[in-house]
Amino acid sequence: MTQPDAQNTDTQTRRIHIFDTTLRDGEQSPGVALNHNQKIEIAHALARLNVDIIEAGFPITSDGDFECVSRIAREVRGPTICALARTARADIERAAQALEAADKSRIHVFTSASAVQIQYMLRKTPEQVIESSVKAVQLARQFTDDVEFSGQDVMRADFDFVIQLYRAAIEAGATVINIPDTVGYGTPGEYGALIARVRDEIVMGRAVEISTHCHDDLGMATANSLAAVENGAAQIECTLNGIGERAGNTALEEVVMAIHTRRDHYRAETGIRTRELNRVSKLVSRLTGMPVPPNKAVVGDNAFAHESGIHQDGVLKHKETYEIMNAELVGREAAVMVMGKHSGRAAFRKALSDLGYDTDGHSDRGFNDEALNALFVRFKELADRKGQIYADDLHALVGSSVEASETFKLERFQIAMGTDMQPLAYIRLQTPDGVREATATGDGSVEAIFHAINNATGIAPALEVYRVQAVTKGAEALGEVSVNARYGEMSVSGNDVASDVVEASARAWLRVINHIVAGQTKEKSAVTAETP
Ligand SMILES: CC(=O)SCCNC(=O)CCNC(=O)[C@H](O)C(C)(C)COP(=O)(O)OP(=O)(O)OC[C@H]1O[C@@H](n2cnc3c(N)ncnc32)[C@H](O)[C@@H]1OP(=O)(O)O
Ligand SMILES: CC(C)C(=O)C(=O)O
Repeated sequence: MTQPDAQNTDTQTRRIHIFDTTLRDGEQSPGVALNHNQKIEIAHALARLNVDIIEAGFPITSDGDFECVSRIAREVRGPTICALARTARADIERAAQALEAADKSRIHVFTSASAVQIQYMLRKTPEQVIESSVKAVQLARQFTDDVEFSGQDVMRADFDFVIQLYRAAIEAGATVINIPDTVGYGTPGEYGALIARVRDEIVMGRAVEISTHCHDDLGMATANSLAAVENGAAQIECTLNGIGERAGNTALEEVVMAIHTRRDHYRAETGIRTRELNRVSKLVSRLTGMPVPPNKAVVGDNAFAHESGIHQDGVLKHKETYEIMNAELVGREAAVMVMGKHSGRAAFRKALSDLGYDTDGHSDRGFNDEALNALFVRFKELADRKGQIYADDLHALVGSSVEASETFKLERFQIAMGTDMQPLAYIRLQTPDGVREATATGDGSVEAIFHAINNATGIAPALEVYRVQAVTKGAEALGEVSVNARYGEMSVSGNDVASDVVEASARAWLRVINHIVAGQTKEKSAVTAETP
């Protein structure tokens, strides 16, 4: 049998059951409606993830839901298959019918525990709620030995009534008692204390499992579920990516990795094959159309990414400086370095080296410290304007840095243009003999800047080919400009990249001019050398 990836071998640990309700409460996310094939695909993925229970649906809802639960019960092996039912006879009978083909089945009967729901929604008295719950659990037990009972909205209920209700459910035959904080109202302290009270006053060592079911309305679902574990809960109800009604349910990946990462604290384990987490998360996100926020714990794109120089330097030296769990353990790529304006030299050097560049200056075309520093300055300028820097950006940056000596260096430029004026360009260049400035007009902004450069350098090549293309993706993409020009007998080309095409054009044109100057210097020295 395949072992869970994050299994704990400590004999003192308790086994926490993972009850996945992605297909039932998760599908109650506004805007989400999964078809049968999608549900079956998710159910198989949940079985591979090794969840203990799959809540496959609420069969009374529709013939479609009934058929889907039946199919999952027929096809999916491994986890217990569970179906939801109100306390109504028809719901329970329909759930039982849908589960007929399952290897292991559970009926989950629910009622309401809070006064506000009992009075206004069910329009019953508390006594009637207890009575219908007892009958419902007894009926469900006629179909299966595994019956779960829930009283919605316990955290806004009278706790004495909660105890009374659950005691009656256990006496009627409930084997799992689920304590739902349906509207995400409880705090970890309060919820943990209620679970402890249920454990001490009514479970009292009986073979009845306490379960937690939390919603994230105040962002406390994971904390509340874990508080329940600390106080005796042995089952956590949760969904992949935390999807579900309103703000969602407890996120499966969060509780599983919290229990594993802090096993010193919880002294517990789950059976989840954690290496499947990322894959299943992506599947659920794709099929439900609910994107995972980049900063989402465990499965978000940024969960194992480092952007700031100090963190990157730390992680490169020793991963644990900024990582509390292994990315590989949840099926992710190890420590991703995101290159941007907060990155430092250590990460920049590593990124170039990962792309195959010699950053130790061993080869002819390698970067020594000085060259690397110069490139790093350009990288920072680019990152300031562009934000994130991708591999293609780095290639382009390196490509544009491989250059002959620069006689003219761009210091700054400005363009004034509008619908009713001819573009006017101003350029300021650095040269070994000092600064040169010039202005010029042109038919377009690029032509104006070329003319200004010509005026400043005193060299005016004839443009033959001008090409521009996006190197990377997005509105901030780098543009690569290539120019071919003729100067007397010389045919010269130049190219450059920048997130602004006018700047890339100016830099490419300056390369052309620097090549021309370098060529003239070579010719002159050749003439001088030949002169006796
Ligand atoms: C916290 C949760 O997530 S609970 C699960 C919520 N999920 C869903 O509701 C999704 C599926 N639901 C549905 O398809 C429909 O609501 C159905 C098929 C269940 C019921 O549809 P309808 O018969 O049209 O009733 P409707 O949805 O308008 O109202 C719900 C009824 O269930 C009753 N009810 C609610 N909870 C329970 C309960 N636990 N036990 C018994 N009856 C209940 C309500 O009092 C109301 O009864 P009423 O019509 O006599 O006033
Ligand atoms: C059916 C119950 C457990 C539920 O979904 C809730 O209370 O949120």
